[in-house]
Amino acid sequence: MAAHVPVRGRFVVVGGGIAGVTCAERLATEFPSEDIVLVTASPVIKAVTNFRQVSKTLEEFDVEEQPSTMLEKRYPNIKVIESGVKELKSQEHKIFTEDGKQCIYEKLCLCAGAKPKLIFEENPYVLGIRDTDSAQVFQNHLAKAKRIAVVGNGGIALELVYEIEGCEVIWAIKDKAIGNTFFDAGAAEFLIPKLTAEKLETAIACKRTKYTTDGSEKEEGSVAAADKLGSALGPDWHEGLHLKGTKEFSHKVHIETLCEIKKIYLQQEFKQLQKTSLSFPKDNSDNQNAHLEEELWPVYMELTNGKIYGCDFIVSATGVVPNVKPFLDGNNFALGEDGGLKVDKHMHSSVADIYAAGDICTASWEPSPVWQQMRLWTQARQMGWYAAKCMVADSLGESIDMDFSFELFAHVTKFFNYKVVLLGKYNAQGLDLDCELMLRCTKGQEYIKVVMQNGRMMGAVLIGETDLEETFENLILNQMDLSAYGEDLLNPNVDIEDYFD
Ligand SMILES: Cc1cc2nc3c(=O)[nH]c(=O)nc-3n(C[C@H](O)[C@H](O)[C@H](O)COP(=O)(O)OP(=O)(O)OC[C@H]3O[C@@H](n4cnc5c(N)ncnc54)[C@H](O)[C@@H]3O)c2cc1C
Ligand SMILES: NC(=O)C1=CN([C@@H]2O[C@H](COP(=O)(O)OP(=O)(O)OC[C@H]3O[C@@H](n4cnc5c(N)ncnc54)[C@H](O)[C@@H]3O)[C@@H](O)[C@H]2O)C=CC1
Repeated sequence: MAAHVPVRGRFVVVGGGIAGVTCAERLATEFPSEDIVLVTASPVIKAVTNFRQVSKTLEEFDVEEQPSTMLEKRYPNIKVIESGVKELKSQEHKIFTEDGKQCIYEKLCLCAGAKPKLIFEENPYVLGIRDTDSAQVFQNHLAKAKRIAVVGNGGIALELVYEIEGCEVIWAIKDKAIGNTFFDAGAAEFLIPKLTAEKLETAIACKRTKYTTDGSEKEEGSVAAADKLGSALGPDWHEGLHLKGTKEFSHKVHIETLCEIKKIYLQQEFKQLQKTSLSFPKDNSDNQNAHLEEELWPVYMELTNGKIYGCDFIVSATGVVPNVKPFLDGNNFALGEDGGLKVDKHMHSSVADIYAAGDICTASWEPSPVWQQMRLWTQARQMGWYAAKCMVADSLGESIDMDFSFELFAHVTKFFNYKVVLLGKYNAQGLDLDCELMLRCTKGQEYIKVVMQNGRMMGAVLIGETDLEETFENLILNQMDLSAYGEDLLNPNVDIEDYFD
């Protein structure tokens, strides 16, 4: 009988990822005498540890997977219910879990994250990577593989192609250059040598060029995805994994640009249709080096450029879809184009008393001119934190200002073993074509790009140990007119910090 007695919580949070846990922790601190209920589908929660505020908006932290009991120990007023939510009745302020529990809330924050948007759903040879389990499955398959295909050109693909050893990788991308969600073609060129076997890099003199952006396309795939419910992995997720195939070489990556997967054949079908496939090209720059291949593979991908390659399996690193499904039925949520729950500047969804944060939500307020949403763990933490603040303020009838972290997009990460800092409209996203890019590049060492508009700095990409992040962060935030400095802005012989600090 006890199982049918509804649990009551003034504040209920759904999701044990970074957004949900941060939100619950903040609520628990604000209301030490209230029970905060955290309902999560996974047996472990994600805790943010070693938080460091690197500059005004840049932050770094580690992410630890912990049993939910540790969270309850740290915050005795957090009560974790380990079960997936299967239904929400917003009129009744009630959620229902897979294991038959009910929970009544005053204010609810949905932080159920997202899942991989796989290109071909339900094909056993197409894998997505999201949580610890899927990463483990991937590692097990890789350990037996001689060749894999990676599809997609964002964060996961970039990390994978660099980390995988002892296995041929055919990397199929829709774009002209690698890493389209983070870089332009110039940065891609800077990074490419890291993918080749020889890692000899000679520093060359600094070059600076000026050119105008041609604007970048952003296409969206259409397919929905699998039914995984674990939390997303955090940075350095691959460090504990042994990402090695069966062979003894390090990197062997062949990139097929400007193409998508048209069709996938399993071995039997491939043979029946008497199709032919290509061998692994010897030289990336010369596609003519691929020859017809005799060897049979478990799966084949036919690309839109007509080429067919066989491989052991395909990784679909093609973005994510927000986990909104269990919450939609009977509730009038406004959804963003990317399928997320639309939230206003107080992280409030379109349904009364329901907030959302992290990968599940679509930021629908008028953003600062130098901020955009990206589904990143930094934003999941900031949103979870801010959503809790908003829930508290609403509950107490107080007003609240937008959190400072949404003033400027700031992300620090690592690609191909380089430190990468992205600030503001780092790829000139949404800016008019009159914006101007300034570039400084020392091969193998650093790549600096700033995006300027009307003499103001709007964004920057900093690859390598440039030490410029704080100065540029300030310049973007204060929107100072920098026209007078012209190209000195990136002159390596001019200490620009002296100008501005
Ligand atoms: C491989 C990989 C590498 C990444 N690397 C980086 C990186 O280097 N830097 C970076 O900034 N970002 C990175 N990200 C992105 C980042 O991990 C996510 O943006 C972030 O973790 C999202 O947090 P979240 O709390 O919104 O969602 P999630 O972490 O997805 O958590 C969602 C939670 O909700 C629970 N849940 C789901 N459905 C239900 C339900 N119906 N009922 C109850 N609970 C439910 C899940 O069990 C989970 O606990 C990476 C992502 C991946 C997949
Ligand atoms: N270091 C970091 O900051 C990292 C961040 N992440 C985050 O984790 C999440 C998941 O990562 P990704 O899956 O890499 O997503 P992503 O959004 O970064 O990239 C998706 C890529 O897939 C491409 N794509 C979409 N549909 C396609 C299709 N049908 N065919 C071919 N290509 C297609 C897109 O053009 C894009 O290049 C993202 O939110 C990402 O930002 C992941 C890894 C590292």
